[in-house]
Order: sequence, then structure tokens, then C-alpha cells
Amino acid sequence: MKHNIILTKTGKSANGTVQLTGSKSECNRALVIEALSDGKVKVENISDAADAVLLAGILRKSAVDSPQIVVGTDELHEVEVIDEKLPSSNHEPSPINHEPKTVNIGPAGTAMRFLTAYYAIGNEEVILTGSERMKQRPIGVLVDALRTLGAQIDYEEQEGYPPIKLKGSFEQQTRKISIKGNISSQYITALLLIAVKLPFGLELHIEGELTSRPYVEMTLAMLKEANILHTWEGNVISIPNQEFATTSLHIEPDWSAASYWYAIAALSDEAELFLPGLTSYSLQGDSVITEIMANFGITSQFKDGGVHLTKEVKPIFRKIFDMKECPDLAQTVIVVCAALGHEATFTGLETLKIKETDRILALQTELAKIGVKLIEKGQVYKLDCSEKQLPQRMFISTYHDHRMAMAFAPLAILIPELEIEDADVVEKSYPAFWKDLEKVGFHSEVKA
Ligand SMILES: O=C(O)C1=C[C@@H](OP(=O)(O)O)[C@@H](O)[C@H](O)C1
Ligand SMILES: C=C(OP(=O)(O)O)C(=O)O
Repeated sequence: MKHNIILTKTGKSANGTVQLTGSKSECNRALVIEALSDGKVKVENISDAADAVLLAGILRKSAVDSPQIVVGTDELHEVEVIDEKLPSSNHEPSPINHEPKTVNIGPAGTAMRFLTAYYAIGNEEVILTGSERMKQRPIGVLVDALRTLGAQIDYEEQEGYPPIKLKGSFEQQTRKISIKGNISSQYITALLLIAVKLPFGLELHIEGELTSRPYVEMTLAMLKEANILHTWEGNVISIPNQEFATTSLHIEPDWSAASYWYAIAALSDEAELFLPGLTSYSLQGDSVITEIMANFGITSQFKDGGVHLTKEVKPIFRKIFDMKECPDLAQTVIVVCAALGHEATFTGLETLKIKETDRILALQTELAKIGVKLIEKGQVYKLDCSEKQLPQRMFISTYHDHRMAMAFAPLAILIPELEIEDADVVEKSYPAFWKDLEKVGFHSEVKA
């Protein structure tokens, strides 16, 4: 049953240590790599994020049930033939002898996209479905690319959207495919993760702008940790068929989760927070939160095996924030600006409309409750804080979106009583969020 939480905070300082869970993005990649590696790669520390725990359950079980993924046996020099139809792998798919199994991935978008590619090259029939919202999150771009590669995939309900049926009979038709880069980088990552198992490898041409680029870089870096090499020239990423090295993958703490602590520091008069395990070099693009929050007086000092955040109250000068490379930070930064009455302009928000909810609409609706407008002008969004007023009490709707709950929670520093809808929504990426808030002086009470 859903329950709301009432959040209060005395004083405008935040001091304490918070151990964040592992990165959802890194963990999801590591799990797919582990599942494809024939036992060679192990994930060291699974994230507590519900999306990662769910994916681990599915992939580790599927590795026991059906370990066979089509593996190429042809020599690599064959991949030179790129403009002709390639011969099929000489691996014969095993006959399907059971009813399709249904895999329900709930609200986990990344996992949905990764599993689409994973099952597309497998040899079992699978129906992949998810939450009601997942059925509105587009998958057509990825399905088209996988079909071109040789996968057989049908839509079960609406064309272009989950649920989908993956037929489990893959024969590679080509190694060269094109994909739009501006809708979701998750499609690209999904293809890069399976590339190494394609008999003729993959030559992926990214059309147009690439959104969320650091996530693609993270994928390639993690593959490299498992000894899978690539080339990336211009807009073409190539990965030949290769063998995984025997290794283990370590998951860093989640920088997107860290962003809420930066927001808390930004809204406090004084803050000294320590987030263990975070390092100045990270695979996660969201580590850019250190630079963004420097504008709000937050200093990040990397020492003692983690990052120390301190706050200095100072004027904010930066007016434009481009979130194209870090879309998961958008809500955090927009809410902080709104709460401080800082009329900034935001770009790179296009993909927010197809995430856990339409995050633009959700932000507009909730910010209106403090009199702030997020005005859309083409590709640019501007905050109008001219009528900002912070009420004594406020109710935040969360729209099944963990980041709506976590991005608005820091407002409890400025608003005496903040009620947040559906507190468990945070489990998707950060289950200990409410407990961690208690460590730095927030008080949360489940509403009866
Ligand atoms: O690859 C990933 O782990 C992710 C990529 C991003 O999605 P888009 O590429 O759709 O922007 C991000 O928003 C999501 O939370 C995680
Ligand atoms: C967009 C997100 O997740 P996903 O796409 O994996 O559902 C997110 O965590 O903000």
C-alpha cells in the first residue's frame, strides 16, 4: 500500500556522514556483462537500488535456466564485409520447447532496454513487459536496430512500446546499423553491451546528436574493464566479437543519489557532509554535480576515501545550465534554483518527458505550489520566480518518480512541514533515502 511521509527539519544546517548505495547505472551494466560472460565476470557489490536488484534476480536466474546466447565462431576478418548481408552464425539455435516466459521489469527503464537486447540474441521466447508507465516509454528505435541485426521481435500491444515478444531465434544479418542518438542513450548502451556476442561484432552509426553521452562512455569503460575493446571514431562505435577476461567489476556509489545531498547543502546555511566511497574520477557523468553545485557555494574536497561537502553562503552567478549530459540531475538543480529564487535557464531537457513520468510537467505542477514557473520556450526552459512564496505546509505529488520525491525533499529545510506522496517510490534507486535523511537532522513520519 502506498503511504506518504511527512518531513520536517529543525535548523538550517546539515552535518553528518552518509554511505550511498551503488550506482544503478553501473550495476545494471555490470549485471548484463556478467550474464554474457559465461561466468568470467563477477559483479562485486550489487547496488540496493530496486531496479538493479530486480535485474540481478532476472539475469542470475536466466543464466541458470538458459545460458545459451548465440556466440559467433567465424573468424574476425569476416567482419570486413560490411555492406553485404552476412552469413548467419553457424550456431544453430536450439528449438523452442516451452511457452514464452514473461519477464516483468516494472518501472526500470534501463533494465527494460538492456534486457530487450539481451533476449533478442538469446534462444528462448520471452515476453518483456513492465509497469503502466513502461508501456508508454518508447522502445521502437532499439527494436528496429535489433531487427536489422537479425532479431525477431513483435509488439504485443502498441507498436513501438512494451510489451514486446522476443522470439529467441537470432541470426546476424549485418554488423552495420544506424541508430538515432537523441532519444535515449540506453538504446545505444543496450546494443554495445551485446555487441561482443554478435558473431560479426557491431559497427554502430549514431545519427544526429547524442544525448546522455557520459552513459555511453560509462558502458564502453566498463566493457574495457572486462577486456572488451572498441573504437569510437566520429559517430561510429565498433566492437568486434571478443572474449571476456576473467575479472570482477566494482560498483561505485551513486552520484545521482549524491546530488540530493548537494541540494541539501545548497539550501542550508551551513553544511558539513561526508559521502564515503566517491572519488574525483568517476565513470558516472552525474559526478558533474560537484561543478554545478560549486555555483551554489558548495566545495567538494576528496579526501579520507570520499567527498567532503562544505557550504559557504555566496551570491549565485551562473545563469545557464545544460543538462543534456546529466538529465538525472535536472530535477535536483531546478528545484534548488526555484527554492533559492534563482532565475536560471535550462537546456538539454528534451528527454525528461519520456522518463519515469513527464518530468517537465511534473516539475511545472509541483513548482507552481511555491509560485515558481518553469516556462518552456522551444528547447529552452526558464524559471520565473517573481511570485515565489514558500508556504508553511506543502504536499508534493511524486508521479511514480523517485527523483520527484528526492529532488523536492530538501525543501523541508525551508518549509516547516513537507508531505511527500508515495514515499516508497525512492526504492527504485535509493531505498535508504529517508533513513539517511534522519542522520543529518531531518525527521520523517509516515502519515497515518
Ligand atoms: O544508461 C543509463 O544507465 C541511464 C541513462 C540515462 O537515460 P537516457 O539515455 O534515456 O537519457 C539516464 O537518464 C538513466 O537514469 C540511466
Ligand atoms: C530515468 C531513470 O531511470 P530509468 O530510465 O532506468 O527508468 C532515472 O533513474 O532517473
